[in-house]
Amino acid sequence: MSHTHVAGSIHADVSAPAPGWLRRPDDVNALLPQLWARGVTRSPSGELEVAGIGVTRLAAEAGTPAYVFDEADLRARARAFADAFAGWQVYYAGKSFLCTAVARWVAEEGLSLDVCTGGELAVALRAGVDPARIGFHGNNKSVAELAAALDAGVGRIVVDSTIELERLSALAAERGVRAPVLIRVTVGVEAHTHEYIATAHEDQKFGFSLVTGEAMAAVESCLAAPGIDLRGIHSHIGSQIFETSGFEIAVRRTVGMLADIASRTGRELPELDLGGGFGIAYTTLDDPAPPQQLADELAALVRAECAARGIGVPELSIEPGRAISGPAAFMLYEVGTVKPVTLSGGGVRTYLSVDGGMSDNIRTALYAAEYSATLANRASDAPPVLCRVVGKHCESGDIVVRDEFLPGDIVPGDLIAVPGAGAYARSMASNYNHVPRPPVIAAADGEWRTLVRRETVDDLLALDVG
Ligand SMILES: Cc1ncc(COP(=O)(O)O)c(C=O)c1O
Ligand SMILES: N[C@@H](CCCC[NH3+])C(=O)O
Repeated sequence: MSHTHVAGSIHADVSAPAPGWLRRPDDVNALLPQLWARGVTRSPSGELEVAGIGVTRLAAEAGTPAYVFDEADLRARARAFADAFAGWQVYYAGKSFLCTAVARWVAEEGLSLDVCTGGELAVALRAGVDPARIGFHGNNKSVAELAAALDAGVGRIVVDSTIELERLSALAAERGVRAPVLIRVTVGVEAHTHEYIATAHEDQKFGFSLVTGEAMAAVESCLAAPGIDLRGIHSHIGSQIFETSGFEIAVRRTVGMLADIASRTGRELPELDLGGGFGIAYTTLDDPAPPQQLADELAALVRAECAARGIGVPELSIEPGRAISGPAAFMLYEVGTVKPVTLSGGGVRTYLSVDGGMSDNIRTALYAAEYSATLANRASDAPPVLCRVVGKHCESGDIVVRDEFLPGDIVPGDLIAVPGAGAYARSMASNYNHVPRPPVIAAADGEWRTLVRRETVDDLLALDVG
């Protein structure tokens, strides 16, 4: 498709056709509740606020771009999972976003913590999280990482390969301990999500296949290994999932496996983890289930399956990440340029370039993820036009929000907020094009503070020692 640039103002009536799912909003200033942290509102003057603080002040004091968390919202989401899944262990998946403060918040709200590298483990320990409440994941944990996990006394290690089992058993035996282990199994589910974030189908790197018998062989290796205390099995079918059908199959197959283990060995393994993956709203299309509904459905599935297979209900756990951290933060950007681009197929798409992009949120480029955006520093009564919010990187795929209707009077210096930026944005951020990573700030009760400071060019230069 060839594009030509036209100078001048934006005309609402010449927008390119929007994708079928995107509706032109009746009120372009309205905030859809499921997209935003609960402390985010528009002030009477039309400015976006979080926990009572206007974004203009945040931009002036913290700079842009910035990840802006609503502390009370993140805590409430963590607490809602803890309450709904009472009697289960709820491990917050730190890969979605982890820093010392957030590790503390989720622990204070009653959650355990899932880490998947030595780096995440270090943050958890620095935050003072009880090691017994830490679970350690990863498909290629190094010997040093396994040793660090054992030395810290983590509550469980989720093992992903035979080589890891051998390493872990040897390390534990050297220390005179037995490592508490879950076996990660893949249940053969094609989860309805992007290929790169589905994790239970056959041809991918995670886990032991339950379908081919590799999982049962791993169980037998564990039972024979002197340094391994096999506690149970673990399944994670993928991420950003809305349908329960994938979980149904996962429950049926994992409980079936526990029953098979019991009949082969005479031992009922005490633990079953069903992973994370609960979807959140990024656009008006997404309609996530509340934690209580997830808890009721999963508990009923497990109970029914255990009864059918004649085993007791094991100790259950889950690992939600995105559903806790995702909606709790928005990304705050400043608009640098506004470029209406005339499409040869007809209409104009307005490109709003912001002061960040794929280095602070790779999800749009990596998974074709959809996001929403709003004009944040003011309300506007200009007619909405179809916009694409893009970054400042040297890539045409450097897109933050592929399609959104935004007011047609946006100018450089305006602020744009993108909700759903709490998960897998800062945690997957890079320094592409030597762009320093933005800070993570948190607002609570009319005050804000920095959780993770902004990187500086000096930080980047300091690494360059050649
Ligand atoms: C093993 C495991 N547990 C939990 C999660 C958390 O997933 P989500 O953030 O979608 O809840 C992931 C990431 O997909 C994962 O790989
Ligand atoms: N990083 C992914 C989720 C996969 C996480 C780990 N299994 C995302 O942004 O959606």
